[in-house]
Amino acid sequence: MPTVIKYGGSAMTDPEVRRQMAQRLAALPETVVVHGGGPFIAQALRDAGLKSHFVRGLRVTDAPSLAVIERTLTRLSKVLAQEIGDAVGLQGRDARLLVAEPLGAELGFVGEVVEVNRALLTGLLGLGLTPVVACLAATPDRRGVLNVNADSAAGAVAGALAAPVVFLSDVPGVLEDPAVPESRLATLSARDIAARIADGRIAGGMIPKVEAALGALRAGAPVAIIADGRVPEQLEASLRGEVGTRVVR
Ligand SMILES: Nc1ncnc2c1ncn2[C@@H]1O[C@H](COP(=O)(O)OP(=O)(O)O)[C@@H](O)[C@H]1O
Ligand SMILES: CC(=O)N[C@@H](CCC(=O)OP(=O)(O)O)C(=O)O
Repeated sequence: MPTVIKYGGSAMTDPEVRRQMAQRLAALPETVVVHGGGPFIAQALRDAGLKSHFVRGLRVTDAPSLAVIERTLTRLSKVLAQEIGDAVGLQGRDARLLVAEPLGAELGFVGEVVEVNRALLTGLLGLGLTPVVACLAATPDRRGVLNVNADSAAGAVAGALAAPVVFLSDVPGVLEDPAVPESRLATLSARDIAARIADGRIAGGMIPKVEAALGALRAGAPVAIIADGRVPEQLEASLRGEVGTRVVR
């Protein structure tokens, strides 16, 4: 069974972490990498003189920003794939790999994945190649592209493949108190998640992550884990659920 690994955010910006992570990803059997690149997008938007803001952890994306984001993520998928080695960098728009529905005018060109080209992913895995998928998706009519939160894209891919998923982040897992790295929660239920989002103990970028974990489980993923992507030597332990936070329904 393949494993889906969501890679992104701060875990991707340190060159040494990234080098070691690429080596470890290359050594794993049957892995699909779904990636974001928030910090790279932020820099590219700044360079282009574009501002953006977030609603419920999602970047409100207008047409000029979408063009910059598509360029940035498409290139990043190629670079990551080259770093990993026997890997192919794709973005969701390629061969209808991911198809998304827009989430509403308030968010602009932002979507939620409704269809995954499983045959393409399993075909590449069958050839011994690691698909490295940037979190963009085709519009249902195939003509356009939508920006998708990378956690949500990874959750959708894991659901479609009925595969375990590990979300790598810049924290040791979901924390009781985000200011205290030692306060990691080993497991977290759907009920607990709802309560913690409601009272603010889970906030910001952690919201799409826990929601994507629950979405993946509901769609058929057997396991969903949120773990630390800054510690490449823990990757295998994260896959075994020995570190990080295991989300359960
Ligand atoms: N309860 C929590 N536990 C851990 N992190 C939390 C929590 N609530 C909010 N956060 C924030 O969520 C961030 C992770 O989300 P984000 O930065 O979007 O991750 P990534 O870029 O790795 O996808 C953490 O760095 C932390 O600031
Ligand atoms: C709609 C939306 O918010 N898209 C994200 C896609 C990248 C992402 O999610 O990257 P990280 O995982 O590195 O945060 C964005 O534009 O930042």
